[in-house]
Amino acid sequence: MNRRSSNKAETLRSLIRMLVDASEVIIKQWDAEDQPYLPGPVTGQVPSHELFEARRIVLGACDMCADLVQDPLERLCEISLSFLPARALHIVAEARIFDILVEADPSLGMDIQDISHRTGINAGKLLRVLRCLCSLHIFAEVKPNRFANSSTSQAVVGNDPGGMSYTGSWKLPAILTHSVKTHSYSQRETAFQEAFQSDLTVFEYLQPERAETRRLESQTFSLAMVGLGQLNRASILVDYPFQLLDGTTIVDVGGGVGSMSLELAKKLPSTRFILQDSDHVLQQASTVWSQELPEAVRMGRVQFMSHDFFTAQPVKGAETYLLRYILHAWSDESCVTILKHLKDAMSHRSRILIADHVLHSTVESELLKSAPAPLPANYGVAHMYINMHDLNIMSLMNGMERTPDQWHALAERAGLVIARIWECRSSMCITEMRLSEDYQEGRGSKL
Ligand SMILES: C[S@@+](CC[C@H](N)C(=O)[O-])C[C@H]1O[C@@H](n2cnc3c(N)ncnc32)[C@H](O)[C@@H]1O
Repeated sequence: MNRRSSNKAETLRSLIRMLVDASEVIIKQWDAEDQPYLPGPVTGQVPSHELFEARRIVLGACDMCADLVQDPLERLCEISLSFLPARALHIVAEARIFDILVEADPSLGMDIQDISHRTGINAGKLLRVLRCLCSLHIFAEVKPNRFANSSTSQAVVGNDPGGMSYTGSWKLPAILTHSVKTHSYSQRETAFQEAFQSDLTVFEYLQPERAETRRLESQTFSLAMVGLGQLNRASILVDYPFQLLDGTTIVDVGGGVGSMSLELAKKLPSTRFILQDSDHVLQQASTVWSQELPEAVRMGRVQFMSHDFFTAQPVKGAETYLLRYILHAWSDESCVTILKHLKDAMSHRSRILIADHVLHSTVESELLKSAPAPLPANYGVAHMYINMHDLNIMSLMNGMERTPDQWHALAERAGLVIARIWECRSSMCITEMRLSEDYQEGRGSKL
């Protein structure tokens, strides 16, 4: 269904009305919270349902207005060069300019010569990089040639840079037009291998024993998981009723350093966690847990278990098998294998919780909330982060973010059913799967 009227004026008016209404919801919320006009750094707070909805309407409507009023060729040219702001962001992150600017008085900023001196980047060229980002409100040029952090750049002060996604993606066009590789869903035939001139999958590449120089990247990847987790964790934790799982066992399959389980362990004091991954990841996990939640390690509430999820699941009948950021990395075939091993281990009390993005196209879906018209069903650009993840995971691992229909198809092939897709107030969803025979007979214990 085309949600956009052929009458451009009518569409623009209706978007502006929508913007005014949604903005009032946001302003009311700011007033109630006594918030300053500029949003602060990432707080880990979950927005109210009204605020979350209003935000995505504003984002989607602003961009749709831009599409309506901008010259189409200019818009396409801008999008075709939009890798350059990403590159600029990468450059300033590597040079740690966010951290350098913390030392500046926010109203006076730091002179470009000083920033150049600190980073070794030519002042004239760095000036242009920073100005590109100022136009996107990342940094502020407070006086000519003097820069300060903006509320956006402030949010990443003290963070480490990462770079694999960008490097991998530049070979995606070559892979998609290759007569054979375009049809492959193997993790060994991706843009990543092409760009890194390697036969290794991303996970193999990250194993520290492969090469000393990769140890840093392995740690950066774990940090990225923690960072991504921080971005979404608050909403995942409150938008699924995890409190009802206290006193049970949660198996974190491919749990990495266990950043999601760590948060859950703080919230659910009587729950036992079994963190499964490869040995080298579990070593990092053990260090992280000993620092972050030593009492859980001391009391044996967390167990670190070496396990390959393509083999039989050793923990039988656990209440919950959690997979966060796992299935999106794998082809349908591989996902069915992983899910079947879990299915074989499940009892009628068990559930699989898949914390991943769920892709919503611009067309309506029965299982996901649709945006009010004339916005596209997925709120347009407000959904862009998930589309970006989808292409990123294609570049790196031949993986994919899945639509509700695709999740259903996977569940069915593995002998499971989707009990519910829990939409969280972030870019994440929790897809809950149960044994299909239990569900049909009404035996599956429901939350
Ligand atoms: C994207 S990370 C997600 C980590 C964690 N679930 C999280 O959300 O923080 C994927 C994890 O899967 C693990 N992994 C990859 N292949 C695996 C396998 N065959 N068996 C078990 N873990 C695996 C990786 O080591 C990595 O820690």
